[in-house]
This record gives sequence, structure tokens and C-alpha cells, in this order.
Amino acid sequence: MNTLELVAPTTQELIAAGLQLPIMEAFYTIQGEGRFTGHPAYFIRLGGCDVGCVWCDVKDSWEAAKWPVLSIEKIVEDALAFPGRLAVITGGEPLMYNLGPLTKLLKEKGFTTNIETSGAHPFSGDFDWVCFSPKKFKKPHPSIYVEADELKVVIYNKSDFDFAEDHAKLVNSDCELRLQPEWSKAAKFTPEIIEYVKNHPTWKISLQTHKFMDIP
Ligand SMILES: C[S@@+](CC[C@H](N)C(=O)[O-])C[C@H]1O[C@@H](n2cnc3c(N)ncnc32)[C@H](O)[C@@H]1O
Ligand SMILES: Nc1nc2[nH]cc(C(=O)O)c2c(=O)[nH]1
Ligand code: SF4
Ligand SMILES: [Mg+2]
Repeated sequence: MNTLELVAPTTQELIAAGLQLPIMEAFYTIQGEGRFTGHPAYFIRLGGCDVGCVWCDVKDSWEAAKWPVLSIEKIVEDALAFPGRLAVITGGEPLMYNLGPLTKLLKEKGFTTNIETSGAHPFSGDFDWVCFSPKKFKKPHPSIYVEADELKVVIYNKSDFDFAEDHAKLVNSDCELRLQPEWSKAAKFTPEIIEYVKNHPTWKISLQTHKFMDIP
């Protein structure tokens, strides 16, 4: 006699498959940074990051276990409640997860998909725009360099200009290059970034405009 045993997958297996993901928060706002500054967008912030930037503005996100695990169907259903159809996947570090199923479903439902990533984990997902923000605290995975549409380097100290140039050599020639002042050092570094961009015109400035507008 044949016995057919059906074992339900565990949460860990569903997360590994990218069918469920830990969600710290999701909110409809205005993209504050980079290429799509000013565009209305639905942000999906995944929990979990192992990069450890000393100046990270969302340290609460780091511990994945703190956040509820939702199915990708629920994540996309929640996004559909708002009129905008630009979805930004961020974190935490979103590439800690398999983003294939979530981005496939978002696109099936009519969303344009953008990602904010440090590139510290292997690339996954179907994205219309990849914003790559490399970090000294954990080396990017080599898979990010061909994917990046935008290189957005945070300037926290002087050596970050050289770090930015080193990464500019590694991305595609059509990748947009931006320097973004670290928020707490913005008063000190914004004037230097302005001079740098004027003297190195392949670069542009990105500001965290949502913080000036006092929106999420
Ligand atoms: C919070 S991170 C999440 C996505 C991903 N872990 C990453 O770092 O790209 C989103 C963006 O905010 C930037 N960021 C984080 N903290 C910042 C700060 N204090 N000042 C300026 N930019 C910051 C990151 O470099 C990244 O471009
Ligand atoms: N408005 C707004 N724009 C953003 N662009 C990137 C953000 C992020 O934390 O990934 C972010 C964010 O947290 N809020
Ligand atoms: S990689 Fe992103 S989420 Fe992680 S610590 Fe750095 S800025 Fe924060
Ligand atoms: Mg942010």
C-alpha cells in the first residue's frame, strides 16, 4: 500500500523560497532619494540586515526575527490599496532574501519594481531599477555590479569619495552616479559634495529629501 505523506513547509522553508518574507513596515510615501526622488511610491521594508553600518538610519530593521512574516500575496494585496504603482523594496538588506516570487507578483499586478540595496548578498528578483549603495562594512557580492542602474554612495568621511570612485569603475558605463551626504554629517559634507560634483561632473547629488519634508 502506498502512503502519501503531505508535510506542510515550515516558515523557514517558505522564507527561503521567497514566498513569505519578514516585513518591518510598508508605507505609501514619496521616494526621497536618488533617481526617482519626488515620485509617489509604496515602500516595502524587509526585516534583517547583517551589514552593520555605524550610521544606519534604520537600525531597528537589523534583527529579522523581530518582524512579522507575511505571504507575498498579503504584501502585494496591501500595496494595491494605494493608487501608486511604483514599489520600492528596501530594508534591512532586501537581498538577504529570494526576491524572485515577490517581484514577479508585483509586476503581474502592474507595479514597477525598484530596489534599495547594499548588494552584500547575491542578486535576485525582477527589478526595473536597481539602486546600489555599497558599504565598507560588508563587501558587495560580485553579482550586483552588472545589475546596478544607480550607484548611490553615502558620504560620512573624506575617504568615502575614493570609495565611491572605486565602485564607479566596477559598475556599467551607463550606471547613474550619485553622492548622498550621511544625514548627521550633512552640514559638514554637503558643501564638499557640491564642490566635488562641480569638479567631477559624472556625479550628481542625492539628498534624503523625505527627512526635510518630515515624511516617512
Ligand atoms: C536604510 S538603507 C536600506 C537598503 C539597503 N540596506 C542599503 O543600505 O542600501 C536605504 C538607503 O538609505 C541610505 N542610508 C542609510 N542610513 C543613512 C544615513 N544616516 N544618511 C544617509 N543615507 C543613509 C543607505 O545607504 C541606502 O541607500
Ligand atoms: N521617503 C523615503 N524615501 C526613501 N528612499 C530610500 C529609503 C530607504 O530607506 O530605503 C527611503 C525612505 O525610508 N523613505
Ligand atoms: S546595509 Fe542598509 S539597512 Fe543595513 S546597516 Fe547599512 S544602511 Fe542600514
Ligand atoms: Mg530610509
